[in-house]
Amino acid sequence: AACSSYRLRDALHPLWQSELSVSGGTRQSPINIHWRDSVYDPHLKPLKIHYDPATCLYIWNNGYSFQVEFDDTTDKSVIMGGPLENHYRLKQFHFHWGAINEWGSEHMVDSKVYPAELHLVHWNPVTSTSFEDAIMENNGLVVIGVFLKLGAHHAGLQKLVDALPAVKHKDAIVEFDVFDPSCLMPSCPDYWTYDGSLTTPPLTESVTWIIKKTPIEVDQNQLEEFRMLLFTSAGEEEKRMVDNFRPLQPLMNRTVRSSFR
Ligand SMILES: CNS(=O)(=O)c1c(F)c(F)c(SCCN)c(F)c1F
Ligand SMILES: [Zn+2]
Repeated sequence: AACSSYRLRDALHPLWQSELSVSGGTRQSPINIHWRDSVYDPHLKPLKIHYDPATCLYIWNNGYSFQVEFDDTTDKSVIMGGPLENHYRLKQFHFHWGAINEWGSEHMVDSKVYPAELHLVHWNPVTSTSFEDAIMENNGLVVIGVFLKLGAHHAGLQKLVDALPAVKHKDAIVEFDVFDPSCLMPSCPDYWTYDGSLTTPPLTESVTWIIKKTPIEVDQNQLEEFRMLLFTSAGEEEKRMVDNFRPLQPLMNRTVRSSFR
């Protein structure tokens, strides 16, 4: 109950005050995935991921999360297979997290909340000419969601965590080269997939979601480093960057498919 009331309180967060629900939205994200309502689809292929670490460009604080941007001018870092009809280019990844370990993820599984959620954002270069266009296209984007749970130290994540003090304030940016985000993927291939939206403005209904079933483990210090970031710019009164997740949205007329029995 605390969690749901918290999520309601969270919905009044300035970022979404006016965005509580997109008028007429029929496929909004995030959602609570009811495991036993998901439908196994034997036609779903294994997800194929080919990221080139050399396409990693920089990390920046966009005032809402920290984001790692990639060179998306070629097909060097792409995903394909899974529910996808063609390949999609990696554009950026970012995270959503809570002030404490009891909440932070955007999606839930049978109402279980994780302390954080990783989003790897990809766009369709076959149907769109740019990422900005793809955001407005039906199924222009694919976002892979990976849950983070409290546990062992994540060595791959630490390189990212060590760079966070350099992007403490909104609009800070730091070069970040040679990082392979596939080190943030769980080894288990199982996922759910459903049609949804961005969870930040413009909240467009252009996302094919692929939510990995198995979380990755990170340790307390690594989560605390996320919570040391600021929503605010240098010189402004400091507001810690925490609870940057959107409240749950209604499933409406959607089915969540699973790649596993
Ligand atoms: C999937 N997570 S998200 O929060 O909805 C999200 C962002 F946070 C983003 F920053 C971008 S980049 C373009 C818009 N600002 C995005 F495409 C996106 F989908
Ligand atoms: Zn996100």
